[in-house]
Amino acid sequence: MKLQVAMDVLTTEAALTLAAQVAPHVDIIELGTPLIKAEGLRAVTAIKNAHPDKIVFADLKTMDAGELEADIAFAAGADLVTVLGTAGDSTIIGAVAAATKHGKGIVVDLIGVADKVTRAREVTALGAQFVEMHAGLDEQAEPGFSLATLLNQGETAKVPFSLAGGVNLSTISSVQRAGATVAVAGGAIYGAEDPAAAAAALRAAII
Ligand SMILES: O=C(CO)[C@H](O)[C@H](O)COP(=O)(O)O
Repeated sequence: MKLQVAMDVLTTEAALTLAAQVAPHVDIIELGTPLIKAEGLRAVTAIKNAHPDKIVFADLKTMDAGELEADIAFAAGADLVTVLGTAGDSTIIGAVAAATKHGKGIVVDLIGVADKVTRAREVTALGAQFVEMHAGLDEQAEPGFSLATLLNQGETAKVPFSLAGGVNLSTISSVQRAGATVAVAGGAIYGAEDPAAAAAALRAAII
C-alpha cells in the first residue's frame, strides 16, 4: 500500500517546506484543493520541480470541463488529477482522455456520492486509474463519524481504491486490511508537531 500526504496548506512556500520534510516517507504528494485555489497550478509545478521522483497529485475535484481542467493540471506537472464521482460520465471520459494524452492518470473522488460501490465500478470502467473512498473534512466533523463505512465500501467495491477521511496512526492498519492501494493522510501529518516523524510512523505501520 502506498502512502499519500495531503497538503491542505495555503501557500506554495508552506507546501514546499512540508513536502521537503515528508518526501522521504511518502510515495504520493497531494496538493490539496484549498492550496490549488489559493495559489493556482503554479504550486503543482513548484512541487513537481522540487520532487520529480514523487507522484504529484493535484486535487482539483473537477465537476465540469473534465478534459480542459485535467489537461492544464497535467501540463503543469501533475501525475494524478481528481475528478468528482458526482460529475457526469462525459466529464470523467474527457478527463481520462486528457490523462491518456499525457500518459498520466485520473482519480475519481467519491466524496458526497451516496452509493460509492456502484459509482466506483462505473468510473473504473470509464478509465479511472483508481477511486478515492473519501469522507471530507466537514463529514469527518459530523457527530458519530467513523471510518468503518468507508472501509466496508472499499472492500466491497473490488476495484482499486485509495482511502481518505482522517486516516491516522490508529486507523492505517485497517485501511491496509481493507485492501486499499493508497492510504491518504492529511491532518495526521501536516497537523503534527513533527510532520516528518508523523509520516515516518505512518510508513512504518504499513506492512
Ligand atoms: O481532500 C481533502 C478534503 O476534501 C483532504 O485532503 C483529505 O480528506 C485528506 O485529509 P485528512 O486526512 O485530513 O482527511
